[in-house]
Amino acid sequence: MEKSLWQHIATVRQQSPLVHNITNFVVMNNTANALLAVGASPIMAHAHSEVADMVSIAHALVINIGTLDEYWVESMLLAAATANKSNKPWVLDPVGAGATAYRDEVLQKLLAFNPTIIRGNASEIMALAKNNTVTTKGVDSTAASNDAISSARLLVEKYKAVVCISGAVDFVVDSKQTVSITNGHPLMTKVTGLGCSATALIGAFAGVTANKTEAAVAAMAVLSIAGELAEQQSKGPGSLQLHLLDQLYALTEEVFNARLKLGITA
Ligand SMILES: Nc1ncnc2c1ncn2[C@@H]1O[C@H](COP(=O)(O)OP(=O)(O)OP(=O)(O)O)[C@@H](O)[C@H]1O
Ligand SMILES: Cc1ncsc1CCO
Ligand SMILES: [Mg+2]
Repeated sequence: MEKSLWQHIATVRQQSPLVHNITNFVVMNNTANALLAVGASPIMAHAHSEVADMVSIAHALVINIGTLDEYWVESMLLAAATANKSNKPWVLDPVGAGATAYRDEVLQKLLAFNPTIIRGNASEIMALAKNNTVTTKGVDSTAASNDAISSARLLVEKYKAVVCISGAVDFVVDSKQTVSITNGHPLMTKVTGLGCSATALIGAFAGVTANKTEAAVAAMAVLSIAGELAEQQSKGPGSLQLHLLDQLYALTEEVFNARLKLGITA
């Protein structure tokens, strides 16, 4: 796997996949910029009259429930149904899962359309798997990512999806293996929506890569490595956000492979 990750990054830059996002108001701008910086082509669209058409021309769909409301939820269900019917890869970001009954109800409806990949922080993945030992605090995790591995395995089994848990260590779980990526920097949690950017990047990689586990690993690795490099140039969250886009754009194969801290267990 380690050898093919840079190839996926090169493919995204070369093919510039169209990534259709139905995402939240907070992160629309930074996720579009993150997608552009890795070489993908973002489009944000949620009108009921166009979502099905948009899904059919996109290489991948990303659904993020961060600032959900009744109109947008219908858009998400229409888009997910279209992706499911046409075998288009789609990625679910269950922002704030477990925080409110409405979020959980909407997530159950979305899960029925079998997301290809699910990416959340530990609290969100545990809530999605109905692990009631976790307390949730809005959009930030109250648990460590390794606490959510058994929950991720349950979701993999139940929905036949690849599941990614982000945090100090990122984990990508499928039916055969658990891959860990130990890159990134804690300052990344002080910029809103870097998890949402991770999910959007997973969409870009899933749009050009048949192996969806590798797509998720490549996306988490590129974001985390760009994040740790950006931190070295930053005085705080404001400049981190700025430098992160530059690092995503300028990352080279040599630096990527030298920094990558990957672990694979059966
Ligand atoms: N303590 C940490 N050390 C290193 N990297 C981290 C740490 N916490 C988060 N990251 C990195 O930050 C990125 C975003 O993950 P995070 O788990 O913070 O997402 P999130 O909680 O869903 O965020 P948001 O909801 O704001 O989008 C990931 O690439 C992850 O590797
Ligand atoms: C802060 C916030 N609130 C809803 S979505 C979002 C962005 C990070 O998930
Ligand atoms: Mg999140």
